[in-house]
Amino acid sequence: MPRQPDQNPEALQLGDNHQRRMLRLRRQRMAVYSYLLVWGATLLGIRIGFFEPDTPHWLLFGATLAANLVFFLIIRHGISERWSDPSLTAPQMIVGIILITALLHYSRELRGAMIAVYFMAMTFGVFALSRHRMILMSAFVLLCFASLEAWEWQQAPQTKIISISFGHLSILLLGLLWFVYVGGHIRNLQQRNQQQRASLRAQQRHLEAINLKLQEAMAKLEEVAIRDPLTGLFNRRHFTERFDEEIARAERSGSALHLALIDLDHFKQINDRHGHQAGDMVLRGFAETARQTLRRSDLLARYGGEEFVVLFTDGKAPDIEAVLDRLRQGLATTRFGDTPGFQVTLSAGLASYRRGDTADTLTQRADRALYQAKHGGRNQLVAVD
Ligand SMILES: Nc1nc2c(ncn2[C@@H]2O[C@H](COP(=O)(O)OP(=O)(O)OP(=O)(O)O)[C@@H](O)[C@H]2O)c(=O)[nH]1
Repeated sequence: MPRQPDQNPEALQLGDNHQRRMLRLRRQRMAVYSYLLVWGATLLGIRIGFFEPDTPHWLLFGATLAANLVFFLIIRHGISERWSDPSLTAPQMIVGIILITALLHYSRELRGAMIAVYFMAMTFGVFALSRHRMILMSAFVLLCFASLEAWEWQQAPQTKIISISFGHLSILLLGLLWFVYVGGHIRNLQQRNQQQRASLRAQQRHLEAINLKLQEAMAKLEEVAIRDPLTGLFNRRHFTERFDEEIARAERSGSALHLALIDLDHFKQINDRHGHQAGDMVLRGFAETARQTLRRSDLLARYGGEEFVVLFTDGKAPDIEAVLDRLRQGLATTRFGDTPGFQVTLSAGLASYRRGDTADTLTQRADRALYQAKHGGRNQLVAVD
């Protein structure tokens, strides 16, 4: 069964938005885990003497994690949805870069290696920031690092070696350039992938809509194929199929089955006197009266011309005779238009299923009963066994 269109565009949109927000929160969690990792490494670094013993790690990481908690709440409550950067990637990276710069100040011989931690922060921008923003972020990293170096030169020039400072800055610059270049490629690939997925989703929705229309058209077609266009009753072909099934069922289970053939009396005269359209109106009127009189389980069909057929799949013959008589009276008292004396009657022949009957033999008996009704003066029902 194809999916029903419970996926209206608004629901899909809401689902997409929810998924995107979840992704943002996941990225944010990744950032927090990264900070915890760096915090652990810093503590180890302090213990083994790679960092100054007075490194204010509680203050630095505490402040960073507090800032992340604020970011988390902003994303969680959808406040950032209205902003151009709902993931808050740039502010989060800025906080990370400031933390790393502060940590670098307390690093000793490890400074060269610690520069790599900047790239950890830059990784978060690869999937979320445009190349232009990545360049700006790289410039911010360079500015932070250069400012730190300059400040340290000013504070304690005796501890600094110009070639090392210059070397660190150059390595950082090269690494950032590489990041901007490769990151741009990765982002392009990611964007292409997203576009392809969006286009596939749109195609899928389109196909689902077409499929639904096709199913509706098929259902209509099936309905048209089994209905008589004038009266809306089942047509002869459909009746014949169902009749064969019901004969087989009666043969199997011995259940009751009665067949009535109904013919409108002097219908030719109606056409001749009142016109073909009036004739059509009478056929429709009969169908309506029959629908109202019979049960839904009774199989009513237009057999051809002004001849109709009803297959009763349960009930006793006397009850069915009573129903048919009600139908006869109902039609006789129906007014068709304003023409005085425009009355329509019917004759009907009823036959009951006997063991060994086929569709043909049962029809022949009902037909003989109808013949008797016509010759008995019309406007009557004749029932045979
Ligand atoms: N208006 C209309 N007439 C139809 C339709 N189908 C058949 N007829 C007409 O129904 C008439 C049937 O006439 P007959 O078979 O002679 O039967 P009758 O006049 O009803 O006479 P009895 O059955 O002997 O009472 C014919 O004139 C057909 O043209 C239809 O869909 N619309």
